[in-house]
Amino acid sequence: MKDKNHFLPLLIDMSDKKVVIFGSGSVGERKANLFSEYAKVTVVSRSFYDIFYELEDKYSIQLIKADARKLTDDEINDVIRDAFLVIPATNDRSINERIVKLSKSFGILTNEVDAIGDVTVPAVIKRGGLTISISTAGSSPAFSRFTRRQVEKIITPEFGDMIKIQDEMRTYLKSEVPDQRDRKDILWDILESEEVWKGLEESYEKGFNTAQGIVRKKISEKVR
Ligand SMILES: C[C@@]1(CC(=O)O)c2cc3[nH]c(cc4nc(cc5[nH]c(cc(n2)[C@H]1CCC(=O)O)[C@@](C)(CC(=O)O)[C@@H]5CCC(=O)O)C(CC(=O)O)=C4CCC(=O)O)c(CCC(=O)O)c3CC(=O)O
Ligand SMILES: NC(=O)C1=CN([C@@H]2O[C@H](COP(=O)(O)OP(=O)(O)OC[C@H]3O[C@@H](n4cnc5c(N)ncnc54)[C@H](O)[C@@H]3O)[C@@H](O)[C@H]2O)C=CC1
Repeated sequence: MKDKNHFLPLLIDMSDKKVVIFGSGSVGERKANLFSEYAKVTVVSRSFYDIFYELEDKYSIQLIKADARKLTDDEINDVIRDAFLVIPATNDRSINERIVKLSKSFGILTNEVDAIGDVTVPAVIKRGGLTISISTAGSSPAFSRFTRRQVEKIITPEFGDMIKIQDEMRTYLKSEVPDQRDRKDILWDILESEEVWKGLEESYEKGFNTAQGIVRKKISEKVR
C-alpha cells in the first residue's frame, strides 16, 4: 500500500519531456489535453477521435495507431525508452500492467489510472503567473474536481495582476534595498494593501501606481 502522505506537489519544467499515453478513451483524452499544453506527448491507441487530430494541429503531439496487444516488448520499449512519464490508460488492465512493468525496467515514472502510480495527476488551475494543484492522492478525484471549481470562483483576474506587480517590485527592490527583511516587509505591505487591490479592480495601472507609491514611501523612510 502506498502512503498518501508522501505525495508532494512539485513544479517540473515539462517543455522538453516526453509523455507517452496508451489509450484514447475518456481518460486518455483528459490526460492528453492536460499534458499536451506542457510537454511532448505521444498517444498510442487503436483509434482516435477528432479531438486528438485537433490536439495534433495545435501542439507537438504524436499519434500512433496500434493495438498494444499486438506490439512486442521491443516495439513498446522503442516508444517509451526516452519518456519521462508513461500513462497506460487503456481499459485493458493486463496491457496497462505490462506497460507499467516495461516502464519500470527503464526507471521511467508511471501514472496509473487504475491505481496509484509513482505520479498522481492533480486538478490544475492556471491563471497568469499562478499555478494551483489540487489532489486527494486518489481518495476522491471527484472531490478534487469539486474543489477546483470552488477555488476557481475566488481566483479573480486581480490575482494575476498582483503577481505581475510583485514580480516587478521584487526585482526592483533587489537592486535598491540591500536588506532582505526590508524587501520582504515592503512586498507584504503591497500584498496586504486594500488600496492596491481596490486600484487593480479599476485598472492594472491604478494598482501598480499605488504599489509604487508604497515602495517610494518605504524606501525614503528606510533611508532617513
Ligand atoms: C489516482 C488517480 C490517478 C490518475 O489518473 O492520475 C485517479 C484515479 C481514478 N479516477 C477515477 C474516476 C474519476 N476521475 C475523475 C477526475 C479526475 N481524476 C484525476 C486524477 C486521478 N484519478 C488521480 C487521483 C487524483 C486525486 O485523488 O486528486 C484528476 C484530478 C486529474 C486528471 O485526470 O486530469 C481529474 C479531475 C480534473 C479536474 O476536473 O480538474 C472523476 C471526476 C468526474 O469525472 O467527475 C472521476 C469519477 C468520480 C470519482 O471516482 O471520484 C477512477 C475510477 C473510479 C471507479 O472505478 O469508480 C480512478 C481509478 C481508481 O480509483 O481506481
Ligand atoms: N484515472 C482516472 O481519472 C480514471 C480512470 N479510469 C480507469 O481508466 C481506464 C480507461 O478508462 P476510459 O478512458 O474511460 O476507457 P475507454 O473505454 O473510454 O477507453 C479505452 C481506450 O483504450 C484503448 N485501448 C484498449 N485496448 C487497447 C489496445 N490493446 N491497444 C491500444 N489501445 C487500446 C481504446 O481504443 C480506447 O481508446 C479504465 O480502466 C477505468 O477503470 C476511469 C475513470 C477515471
